[in-house]
Amino acid sequence: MKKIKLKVPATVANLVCGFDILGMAVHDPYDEMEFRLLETPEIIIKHIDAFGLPEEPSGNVAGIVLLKIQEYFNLKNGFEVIIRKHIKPGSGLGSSAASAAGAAFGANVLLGNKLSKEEMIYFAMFGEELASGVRHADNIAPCIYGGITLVKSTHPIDIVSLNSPDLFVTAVHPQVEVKTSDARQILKKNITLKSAVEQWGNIAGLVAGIQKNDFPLIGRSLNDVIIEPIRSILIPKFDEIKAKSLQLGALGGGISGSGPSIFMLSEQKETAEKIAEMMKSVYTEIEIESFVYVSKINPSGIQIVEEV
Ligand SMILES: Nc1ncnc2c1ncn2[C@@H]1O[C@H](COP(=O)(O)OP(=O)(O)O)[C@@H](O)[C@H]1O
Ligand SMILES: N[C@@H](CCOP(=O)(O)O)C(=O)O
Repeated sequence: MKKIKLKVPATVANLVCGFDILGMAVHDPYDEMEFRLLETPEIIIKHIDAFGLPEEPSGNVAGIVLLKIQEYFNLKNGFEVIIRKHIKPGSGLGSSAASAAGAAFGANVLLGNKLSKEEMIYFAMFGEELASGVRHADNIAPCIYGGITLVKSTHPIDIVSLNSPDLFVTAVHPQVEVKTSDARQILKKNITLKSAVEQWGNIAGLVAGIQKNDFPLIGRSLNDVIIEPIRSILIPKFDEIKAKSLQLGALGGGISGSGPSIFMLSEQKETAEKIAEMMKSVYTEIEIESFVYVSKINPSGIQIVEEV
């Protein structure tokens, strides 16, 4: 096989309380990536989108992942990758992770499935390091495994696939810039034992709620006493959107990844759609353009849509 096309989903990292360890894939938005195995050792990256991302392989998260794979296997082949990006970079919806995970996944298929999922995570983390300075796996894991994942450890790589509850996800991306690297810089390096204990309760409650399909427990556990109070200051109308979403019937939610996107989980489609309308109108009122997505948890992650 010489050519494949992939559909690579957006991801919501952290799931509010699980900083750097929890993440979930959604159906919408998603990127499209087309891969071709080349007889020559070059890496060619082409973007068919309007984001102006670097096409130099060492400056593009997909390129860096392919360079690492090429080096590891001492390949005489190269890759051409055409990326049609719909997940806006810097959105907090795992735009960099989609390119990184998609690159590891696509190269693996073209090379005859030499890599395990853990090895794909290993290579994809180089892409996240390029984008944010840190090899975090909470976006790339759900992209590759699908559904909701727990990054038990990145060294050694130990990923746990969790249940995928039948829930709707509403996400809003206000057009304000929050770079993951900046949103990490502002975090406190030390936390109190009291807040750590509270956060452990939230994470354990969330994982238990996900595994048991206990929606009220999921709602009670979507609470972050460490990261959200600091990062939410960067997101206009964060408190208002959260409060209004809960009034409209959301189970809970918070910052998606490092922001500025905000996500909410709901049991009913109608609730998710009402929340979407509210989110849009809150930002329209203050003249901030926003993009709103109503989607579901995506249990499959990256999908091959064409193989030639
Ligand atoms: N293929 C790519 N897709 C997305 N971002 C990329 C890509 N290549 C390089 N980047 C860089 O990664 C950064 C975006 O990553 P990040 O801030 O983590 O956004 P997101 O939260 O959407 O993943 C930007 O600086 C962007 O220029
Ligand atoms: N755990 C990371 C997740 C970053 O997600 P992104 O979608 O904003 O890239 C963090 O919170 O920094």
